[in-house]
Parts: sequence; C-alpha cells; structure tokens
Amino acid sequence: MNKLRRTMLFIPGDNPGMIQNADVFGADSVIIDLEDAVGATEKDSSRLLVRNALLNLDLGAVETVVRINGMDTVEGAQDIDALLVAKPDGIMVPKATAEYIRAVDEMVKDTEIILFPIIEGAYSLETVADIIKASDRIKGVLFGAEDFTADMGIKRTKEGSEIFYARNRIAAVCKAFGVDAIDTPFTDTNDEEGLEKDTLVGKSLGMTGKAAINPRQIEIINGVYSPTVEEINEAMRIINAAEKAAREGKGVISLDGKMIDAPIISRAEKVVEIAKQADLI
Ligand SMILES: CC(C)(COP(=O)(O)OP(=O)(O)OC[C@H]1O[C@@H](n2cnc3c(N)ncnc32)[C@H](O)[C@@H]1OP(=O)(O)O)[C@@H](O)C(=O)NCCC(=O)NCCSC(=O)C[C@@](O)(CC(=O)O)C(=O)O
Ligand SMILES: [Mg+2]
Repeated sequence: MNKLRRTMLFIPGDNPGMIQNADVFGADSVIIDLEDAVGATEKDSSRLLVRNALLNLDLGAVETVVRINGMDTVEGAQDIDALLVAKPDGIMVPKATAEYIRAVDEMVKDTEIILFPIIEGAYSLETVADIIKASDRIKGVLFGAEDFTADMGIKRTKEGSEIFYARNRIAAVCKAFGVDAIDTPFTDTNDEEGLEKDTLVGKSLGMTGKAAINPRQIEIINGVYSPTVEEINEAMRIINAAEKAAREGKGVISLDGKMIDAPIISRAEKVVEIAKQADLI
C-alpha cells in the first residue's frame, strides 16, 4: 500500500522559520525547495541550512522531501552530496529525464532515499514511462504546469484546459506503474474556491494528490483527496454485502437495487484504505 500523499507542501529552502514549522500544517509530505524558490546567490547557504535543519530538527512524522537543483546544473550534484549526509526521506528531481533519474539513483545507491521526478516539459511528458522505469526508488511523479506550459509556448489559464492531456497522461502512466500522481500547485493563494475547483479537476483525471505552496491550501486539498463520511459508510456497506455474498457462495449481488460486482468492490476497498490511512476510521 502506498503512503498517503494527498498534499505535498513546498517550503522555500532559504527560510529557516518556515522549515522549522514543516510538521505543523497537516501536510502529508513537505518538499523543501533548493531550486526555483531559492535565488542564484543563496544556493550554497540554503543547501547548508537545509542540511543542518534535517540533521538537527525533529520534524515528527511528516515525510520530508528535498527538491534539488537540476541535474544539468553544478548545484544539482552538490545538493545530492549534502543530502547523502542529511538523509531526507526523498529527493525531488526537477526537469526530469530518464538519464537524470539514473544519475541520481546511482548517487543515492547506498541510502534508502526515495525519488520524485517532476514532469515539466514536452519531452518529459512523452517519456514519463521511461522516467518511472529508470529507478525503482520512484514513489510518485509531480506535474509542474508552469514550466510545462512555458516549454510548450502556451498560455497558462486558471481553468486549465491546456493541461488536460498532460494531467491525464501522467495520471494514467503513474497508475500503470503503481506510483502516486501529484498534481501541479495552484498558485493563487487567496483564491480558495479556485483551488478547490482545480483540485477536483485533477482528481477527476486520476491525480492522487496535489502540491501546495501555502499552509492555507492544505485543508482544502486534503478535503478533496479524503473520502467523505457518506462515501466511507457506502463503501463499508458494499464490502459487508460482498463478504456476506461470498460466505453464501453468491457471485453477483445487488444492494439497494444496484448490481455490485468486482470493480465496485475494489473501489469500495480503496475508499476504506484511504480512510484508514487518513485516520477517518
Ligand atoms: C506564496 C507565498 C510567497 C505567500 O506568502 P504570504 O506571506 O502571503 O503567505 P501567508 O499566507 O501570509 O503566510 C502565513 C503564514 O504561513 C507561513 N507560510 C507561508 N507559506 C508557507 C510555506 N510554503 N511553508 C511554510 N510556511 C509558510 C508564513 O511564513 C506565515 O507565517 P507567520 O508569519 O508565522 O504567520 C508563500 O506561501 C511561499 O513562499 N510559498 C512557497 C513558495 C515556493 O516554495 N515556491 C516554489 C515551489 S512551487 C514551484 O516551483 C512551482 C512549480 O512546480 C511549477 C511548475 O514548474 O510548473 C515549479 O517548478 O516552478
Ligand atoms: Mg518548475
């Protein structure tokens, strides 16, 4: 069973105040960022800050991932060297290609560090299966819509029709390989309604979680990616009915006049599994 990753909160790697609060916001994972959230002149000091924070702070049970600089930059390998000592749970690899993932995989081979590639361009999208196959440490894939639309030379909109194909493709390939599909962050931190709509669209296309950039976004995203009380009760009724039918040697059963078959039972089991992981049962 995959770890629950409804929300992955980005925290700038140059901000000690935010880093020290990493575990208090209710995100399932945090991504401490050494790439785009850190200015060019602060790369070395931020790397040292993140390394020391990971070595000295108790960040509780929250999964801690660090986004390194690109593997096409000098800083990328320097970041990994520092993280071999600091041992975060995971490393996020921006502008991922299969080649970059193989290089990171080789560098972390003596650790238990897991990997999260970011799909941020047309080539990454079209080779997403190769990227996932490049390392069995990969537990999830993040979609980076800002960089992706920049690479495509298309306009980014709030409504998001321009990223429909990318989201759907990433979600389907991630499903095929049993890894999480983490949706792109919603960048307007004051638009709660827009965030909820955008999160629901991602979920409807098969995403399993979403990146956040602000603590105020976490409750909304967790809400969308957690089953409701009604959904949990319905799922448990289906499972109970299916178990009863199995004891009685029946194949197909009906509940409230609706046919219950294998895919419906499997969907109900998934709802109960997520509810248990989210401590809702
Ligand atoms: C957006 C804003 C500046 C707003 O600031 P504001 O000050 O208005 O926020 P407020 O709500 O007023 O803050 C209230 C309290 O929460 C604290 N607080 C805020 N944010 C917190 C946080 N993240 N973690 C912990 N604590 C936090 C704050 O310190 C304050 O604490 P206190 O003073 O004690 O009350 C701020 O959130 C922020 O910096 N976000 C992270 C940005 C970031 O990491 N971006 C890079 C990664 S994404 C990316 O790169 C996209 C992409 O993937 C896309 C692609 O490619 O397509 C890519 O690759 O480009
Ligand atoms: Mg990016």
